[in-house]
Amino acid sequence: MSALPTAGAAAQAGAPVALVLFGAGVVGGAFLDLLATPAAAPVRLVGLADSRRQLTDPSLLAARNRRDQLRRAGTARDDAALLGALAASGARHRVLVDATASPALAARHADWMAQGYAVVTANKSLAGGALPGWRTLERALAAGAYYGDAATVGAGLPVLSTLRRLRRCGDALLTLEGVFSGSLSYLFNQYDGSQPFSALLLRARELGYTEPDPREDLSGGDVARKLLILARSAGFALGTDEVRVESLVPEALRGVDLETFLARLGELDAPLAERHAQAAARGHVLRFLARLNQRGQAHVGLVEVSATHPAARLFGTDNQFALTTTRYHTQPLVIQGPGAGPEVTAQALLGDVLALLDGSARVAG
Ligand SMILES: NC(=O)C1=CN([C@@H]2O[C@H](COP(=O)(O)OP(=O)(O)OC[C@H]3O[C@@H](n4cnc5c(N)ncnc54)[C@H](OP(=O)(O)O)[C@@H]3O)[C@@H](O)[C@H]2O)C=CC1
Ligand SMILES: N[C@@H](CC=O)C(=O)O
Repeated sequence: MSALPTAGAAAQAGAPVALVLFGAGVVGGAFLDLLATPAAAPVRLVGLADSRRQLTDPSLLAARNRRDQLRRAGTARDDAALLGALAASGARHRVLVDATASPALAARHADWMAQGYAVVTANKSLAGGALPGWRTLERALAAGAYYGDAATVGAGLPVLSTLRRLRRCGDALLTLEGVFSGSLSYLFNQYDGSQPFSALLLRARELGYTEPDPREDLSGGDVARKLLILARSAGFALGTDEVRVESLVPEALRGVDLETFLARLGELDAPLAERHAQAAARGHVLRFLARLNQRGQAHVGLVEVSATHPAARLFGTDNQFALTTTRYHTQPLVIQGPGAGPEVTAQALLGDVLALLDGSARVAG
């Protein structure tokens, strides 16, 4: 494996953006690949961490095989050293990018912003978790902090940005409905009973569409987090207990460790084959929908829809967000497109990092 520096390494010394990346998995790995492209020339990586190791040595971080370097030469995790590398960078914008699913790390976002760092995240645990966490985020934003969250909903589809733009114009969300999970979309767009559901799930996992633990997808938990992020961003201050969630994970597989769950995946097959057959007998298909009504009631679960329903006409990992607002009330405003996958998610992160250069973002310090 090569430890040669990336082509732009020298030019990056004076880069206006310094960045620490948490998470070197599916999304973090794709983000590292993007950092080696010309689009990321203004960005300098000064720290990289997974759950156990970290790198701050510039020569190792400049290598093409940074993930291997992390595995081989990484030192023990020490957040202070990572923040120290950012502080010492001298860069105008100092950014922490969270490409993990760790609630503990997300709980630190507000603290980082209070210290003047920008935060860019694919991790939904703060904005889509317990309401007090959302409140800390609101306070940080009110104080002028920068929080790049495009990757948290629709893997970067312009959903949150559209919602915020509408609100700024005085529009208000009335109802929201759609398919908010790329992995569940992929699964139910493909599933026709001819092959086991568990085989499709393994494929979705290989393709990088699922959460680190796919039960987060199957349980509706990941969709509920996205629904909460959207609802809260629209002004509905919902608690996690206010979303009714229907889980697809059999009771017996909920408490077991990930390895055991994966070994027993076949237990998903019979119940889903039965649901599929019942729907098909009525000429319907199954879709995992999220819904928020005008009274702020939120529901996430598997629904039978007719073949003419908009959600029945999705492909691949398509997400679909239908927003009915005070001004889009005759027909909803619909945003649709791929809603999972390493490349699009990494691009959403990079887009939020580069947006710091647009001028309106707060400068670190
Ligand atoms: N896949 C997709 O399409 C999308 C994913 N996302 C979000 O992206 C995030 C990452 O997903 P994905 O890349 O698939 O997950 P992976 O499991 O592939 O990677 C997670 C990474 O996070 C690291 N990690 C875990 N805890 C910590 C910690 N405390 N400090 C530093 N690093 C840590 C892991 O390290 P280790 O290996 O040591 O455990 C691993 O490198 C999730 O929040 C997911 O919801 C968002 C939109 C789309
Ligand atoms: N696991 C998620 C990935 C994006 O958030 C999904 O399937 O949508």
